[in-house]
Amino acid sequence: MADETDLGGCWAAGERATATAKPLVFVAAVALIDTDGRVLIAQRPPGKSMAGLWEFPGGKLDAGETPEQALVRELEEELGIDTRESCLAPLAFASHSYDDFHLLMPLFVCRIWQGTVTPREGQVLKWVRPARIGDYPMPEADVPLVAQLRDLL
Ligand SMILES: Nc1nc2c([nH]c(=O)n2[C@H]2C[C@H](O)[C@@H](COP(=O)(O)OP(=O)(O)OP(=O)(O)O)O2)c(=O)[nH]1
Repeated sequence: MADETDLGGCWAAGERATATAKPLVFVAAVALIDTDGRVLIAQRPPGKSMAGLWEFPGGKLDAGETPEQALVRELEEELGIDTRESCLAPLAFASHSYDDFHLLMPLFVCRIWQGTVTPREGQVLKWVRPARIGDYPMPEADVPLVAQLRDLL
């Protein structure tokens, strides 16, 4: 058995997992990448939880939906673009406990869609270079995802 001091940062940072009463919330998110290699992020509007933070497009899964189906739907509703499940490549996922819920969120990458990205819900959108995403404050769950996205791009 390893000595506690040999186990590294992840051991020191945590406690043994125990079940909690927090609801598990399934959200699907996507990094849209344009032909210049820039990534689309959207600012959460005033009045919503985590208002002002920047996030990847996406949203909660409806009952019976797969993450891919939810994203095809959300991209049409939120951004007015059309894509296909086969154009969504899984990259990573977040499993993150917020105060009042636990978020399980796969992040996909999408480079192919039809139509022009349009903020259909009044949200502020930005195309950002991977090296600059860190300039935009994002929800806690997104921090490790951004690092993995930067490695990919
Ligand atoms: N779309 C998206 N949601 C994210 C990201 N990171 C993150 O923690 N979330 C959280 C914020 C929300 O609590 C939830 C997404 O919910 P939603 O987009 O369907 O609905 P909402 O904003 O009305 O959510 P809420 O106010 O009910 O919390 O996931 C992200 O990068 N993209």
